[in-house]
Amino acid sequence: MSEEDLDDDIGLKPGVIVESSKAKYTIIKLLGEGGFGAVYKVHETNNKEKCYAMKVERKIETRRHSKLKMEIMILKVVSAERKQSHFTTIADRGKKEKEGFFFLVMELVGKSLADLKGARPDKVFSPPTGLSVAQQCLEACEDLHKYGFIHRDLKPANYACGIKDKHIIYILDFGIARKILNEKNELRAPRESVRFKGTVKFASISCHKNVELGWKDDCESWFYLLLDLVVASGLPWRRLSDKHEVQKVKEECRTSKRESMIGSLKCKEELGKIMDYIDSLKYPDRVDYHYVYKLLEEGAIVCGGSISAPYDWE
Ligand SMILES: Nc1ncnc2c1ncn2[C@@H]1O[C@H](COP(=O)(O)OP(=O)(O)OP(=O)(O)O)[C@@H](O)[C@H]1O
Repeated sequence: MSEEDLDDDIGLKPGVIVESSKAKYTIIKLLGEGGFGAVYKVHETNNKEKCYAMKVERKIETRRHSKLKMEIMILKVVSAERKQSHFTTIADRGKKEKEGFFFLVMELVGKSLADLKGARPDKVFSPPTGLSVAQQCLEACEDLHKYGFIHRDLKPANYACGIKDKHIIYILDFGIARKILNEKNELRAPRESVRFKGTVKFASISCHKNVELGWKDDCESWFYLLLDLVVASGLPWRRLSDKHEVQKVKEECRTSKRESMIGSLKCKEELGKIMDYIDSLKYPDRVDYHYVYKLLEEGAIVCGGSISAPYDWE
């Protein structure tokens, strides 16, 4: 690989070969670009059948936290807790000192939930698909939480279905995750004030208020994700971008605007219980995920389906 194969944004061109200590990978195409790097589809140079996703991050000496390092740390510790893991496996990793970037080679997954939803005629999933997909999204979150991490950026774009088995949902992008347990497995003391992190549309109210986030805040973002997947009119604050205005509407949705958020759904009672439960939690509280899974299952039945039915895209 020469310097010419890179532009300012680590734009690795198709055909470029990136070499680690154990294998060579050929860039096929760009899958997406983020703030600090990009994700490419690659194949093993010697075997076109072996395709992966390669996440690349530019090395910047002044940056305190490498997003890729956090990603690698999490994917290494979060082993398969279930029959089928919701985490991609790491195939390889390396750094290119001269070109100034780090890379992670991982299992390739399919379309993101945001793309799958966008491809539907009415831009939402049927409630049984939405509730079942959301259950898998929360399972992924539960597994991450077990290891003392919180994700802090849960949204449909950060989950994707599998390639071989399109019924499996994977969680992606741990770039701004945080470990909230210390070495002794005790909860870290909350900081006085915290800078806003994540995505305005899916941020928890505590995040808007610059308060320390805990497990329950991932659950609140997950709840907005669930509504985004199934409510045809979308989240009530979908057209707002100002953080303060979004916070105000999120707060009103707990009182006067509750109907506008979940009222259109047949399973509004079950979802209302989930929201009230999440809202009752405080920073140090652990989450009773099984209480939520049970309500999701009941909600799917109320909507005339089943949590175990095939998905809209299957
Ligand atoms: N393992 C994977 N397989 C296939 N596509 C992937 C994989 N990981 C990430 N992607 C895709 O690459 C794109 C960017 O991924 P990701 O969100 O992880 O990167 P990012 O640089 O942190 O982005 P952002 O800063 O916007 O959150 C997304 O479209 C995502 O769906």
